[in-house]
Amino acid sequence: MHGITPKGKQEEVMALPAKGHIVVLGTAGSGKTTIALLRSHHLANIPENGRVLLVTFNGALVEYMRGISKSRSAKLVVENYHKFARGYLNSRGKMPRWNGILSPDEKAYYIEQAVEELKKEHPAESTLRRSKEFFIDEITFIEKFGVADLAAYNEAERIGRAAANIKRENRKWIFAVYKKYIELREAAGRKYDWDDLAFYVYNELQDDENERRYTHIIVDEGQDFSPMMIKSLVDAVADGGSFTFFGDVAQQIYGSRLSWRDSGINADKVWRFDVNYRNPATITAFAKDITESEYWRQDGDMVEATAQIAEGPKPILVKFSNKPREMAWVVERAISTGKTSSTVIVCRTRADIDSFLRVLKNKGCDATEIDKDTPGYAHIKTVYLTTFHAAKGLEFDNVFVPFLTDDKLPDPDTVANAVSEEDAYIDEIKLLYVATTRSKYGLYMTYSGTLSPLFPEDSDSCDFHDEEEVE
Ligand SMILES: Nc1ncnc2c1ncn2[C@@H]1O[C@H](COP(=O)(O)OP(=O)(O)OP(=O)(O)O)[C@@H](O)[C@H]1O
Repeated sequence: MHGITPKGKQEEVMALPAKGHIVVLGTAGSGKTTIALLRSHHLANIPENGRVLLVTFNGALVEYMRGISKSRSAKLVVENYHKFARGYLNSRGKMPRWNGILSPDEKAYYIEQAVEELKKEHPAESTLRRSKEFFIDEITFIEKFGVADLAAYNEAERIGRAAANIKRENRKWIFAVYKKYIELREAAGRKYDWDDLAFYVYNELQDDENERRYTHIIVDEGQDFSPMMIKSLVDAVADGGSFTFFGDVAQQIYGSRLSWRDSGINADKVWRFDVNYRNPATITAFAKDITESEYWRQDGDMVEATAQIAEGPKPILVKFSNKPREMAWVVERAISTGKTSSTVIVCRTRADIDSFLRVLKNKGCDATEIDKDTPGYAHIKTVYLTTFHAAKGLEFDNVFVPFLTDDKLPDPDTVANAVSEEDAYIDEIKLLYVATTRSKYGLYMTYSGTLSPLFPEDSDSCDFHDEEEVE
């Protein structure tokens, strides 16, 4: 973080009084994480200020933030939402010691059981014959939105939902499944799942008369927080304190598609960071082509870059005749750029990461897998491996995105588990956007087989090559 001087709107946000609610939307690489960190340190260093919480979505980004912060402050806590939620519920004696939170598979199991029980009671009801995915998706919506009762559910607008056009008169059945699910899991001694933890945090805060722990709460990557997560954080701020939200709707990759605007944030003005300090103009142009795909869902909150600082080559897409050749090229190139720069290979699945790890090892390269225990990595010259999801918020000099084929992107499991194919495509194309905008210099994409439908194949901002042209 040394040597960064906030500029333009960044400087204006740094200077805002720490009171009330502040919203900053920004394009990729516009300094959201940087300003979130600088402002957190600034607030924590003011002697009369109370504690500051900087909260983000995934553990990898928490470690990254800790890595790039050169200073420490006893008054600043950096953690992800789930750690905050578990810690808070624990402090209130509401977190069981063991197995408090259902895994997604366990949640699916109890929802299926709930549907089966209701079917026995109401065998003629057709709504109960809808798919398991449908119920999981809808119950997750109820949880993330914090829908308290059937009346509120009937009122709740469904945002960005293509397939779940549920008639109002049938919503009572879905709500009944939700209620039954809660009943079954409670009977099994289980209190929460990952999607409704925030709902319980929020409810607990309503009854909590103790002084709030944090005076200032700052959220980075806020686009992936559910409305209930934001609501609970807004409520967790001490009287007279501040809540600041940083986000980029173009990078919303956890499938919630719910807006921060439904989260109880009350800001007079929305700040828009539109200078991209990370990506060269060549990459920004390519990323823009991704957003013009038929699968991209436009959103008025998206901020487009109006200026870039960095320079770099045009991205390339290379077609190979088979996968071993593709992997050999990616590995050789990544090892080569990894000697002088930070280099990452971004994969859709962990299985693909493992395949690359093996090939890299055979070539004598001990690549580092990025997870929540890998701090400050992006500044080290070496080869990293990560998933699309864990790459969010990070940056590297060179980014390789292999396996851009129709059987890998969109991920078939994600498509199979989605309510509709369209929903899955809308989420998966954002992964491509996130991965490509991680690069400070080079972007190398490859495939063998049929190109992914999510790739903007008419893009003028990418050079297309066959394998013999790059060997
Ligand atoms: N004022 C500035 N001067 C110089 N460099 C800056 C400035 N602001 C940000 N940067 C640099 O730009 C890069 C991107 O910043 P940062 O990661 O904070 O962006 P972001 O908006 O959080 O991006 P994303 O949402 O894509 O993860 C970093 O390398 C950061 O150091």
